[in-house]
Amino acid sequence: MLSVEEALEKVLALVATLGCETVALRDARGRVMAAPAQAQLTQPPFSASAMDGYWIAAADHRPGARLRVEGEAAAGRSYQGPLAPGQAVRIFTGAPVPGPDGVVVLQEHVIREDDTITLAQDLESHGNIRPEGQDFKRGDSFHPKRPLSARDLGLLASMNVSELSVYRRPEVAVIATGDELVMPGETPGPDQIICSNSFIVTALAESAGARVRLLPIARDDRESLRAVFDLAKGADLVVTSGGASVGAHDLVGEVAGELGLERAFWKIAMRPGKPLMAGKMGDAAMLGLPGNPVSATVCAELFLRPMLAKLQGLDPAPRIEPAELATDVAPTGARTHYMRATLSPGDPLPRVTPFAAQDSALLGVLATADCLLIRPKDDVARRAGARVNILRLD
Ligand SMILES: Nc1nc2c(c(=O)[nH]1)N[C@H]1C(S)=C(S)[C@@H](COP(=O)(O)OP(=O)(O)OC[C@H]3O[C@@H](n4cnc5c(N)ncnc54)[C@H](O)[C@@H]3O)O[C@H]1N2
Ligand code: MOO
Repeated sequence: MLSVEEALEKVLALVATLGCETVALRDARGRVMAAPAQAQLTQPPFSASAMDGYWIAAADHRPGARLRVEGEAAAGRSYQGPLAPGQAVRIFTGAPVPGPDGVVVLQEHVIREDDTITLAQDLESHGNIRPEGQDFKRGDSFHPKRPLSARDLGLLASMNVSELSVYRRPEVAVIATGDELVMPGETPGPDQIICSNSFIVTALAESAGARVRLLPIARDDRESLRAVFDLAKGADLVVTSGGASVGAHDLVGEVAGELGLERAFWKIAMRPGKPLMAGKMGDAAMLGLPGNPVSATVCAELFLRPMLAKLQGLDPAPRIEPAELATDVAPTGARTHYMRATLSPGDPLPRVTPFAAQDSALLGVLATADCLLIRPKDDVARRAGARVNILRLD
């Protein structure tokens, strides 16, 4: 059976980075920039006061000095007049300073009487001035290789960048399959359960930047599967869940094949997630997740997330981190085991404790887990304290 690493290589080969589009800054959160942005101005564009107080020439900055207040500078309104030695300007935070070689003395550090100020005996060494260009200069370039954060948008706004070239958002069609499934809010029949996988996959894909087409549940028959696959047309990626195994009602692979699926693989050496299927259906990539909710989730974390990253021009490598085992663990079998686990603080590494219950239907355990503990296939028993790898869950 294919290893997880080989399978990841194959699913990534099914997708190519999407084209670009221009979006307004207001709509750019979470998008990935396709080209660097250049600062349209220098920031601050002028040397500005960092405090409310009095601007004075550096030569007048002496304990007990007495100066005459000539005028005022506020944010958006600079002081225009000439200034002679011994003269001060009332200044507020953000205002352009009236000249070079000056300092701003905090208003708390002067005594003011009419138009005269007297400086305190203990003077700060700090000039309280933000020099022109301290933050960035016109023409400086900014190109974070990550989904844009609130802070990135703040920087781009202050660079006066109002539109950005970003990668197109991947369009993902999500299909749950199974006669036993009904949607949340419906009343299940005696043999039915509620569909959870579509909500896991949709949320995960949207959080990874995709636009999701949540399609109706396909029943375990050819006509229904064909009809729902038809609704997926035009998507960049079609993600099914269920019907991937070897049972008489597991028809996803068969029907997808009839509809032109060129299968890249089916079944991998992974626990949970063995029956994972992937391939190409026309221009779209297809990822057939197993039906067990934990299997679907683990496969989505390990394969769907990297595919969405590559589609948006991001590094697709899963963020695997080291940790230390908090308990002894048993040997593994022929599949890499992604155990649901919790993390606790540790020094230098966080400590990881797998749950005793690892059945791939347990959504309660999955929701409480912080991470997946990655146990290599055919691994020996490990003692508490051993160094292991983990993949954090959101
Ligand atoms: N004889 C064998 N049986 C099974 C094997 C095998 O190798 N030989 N593999 C097992 C493994 S491992 C997995 S994983 C499952 C996966 O099977 P399918 O992908 O065909 O999934 P289903 O049979 O359709 O469903 C499995 C399970 O999950 C529930 N399910 C399905 N869809 C949803 C959904 N959208 N939301 C919530 N729950 C869902 C479904 O009701 C079943 O209980 O096969 C094993 N069998
Ligand atoms: O591989 Mo299945 O995904 O064990 O539950």
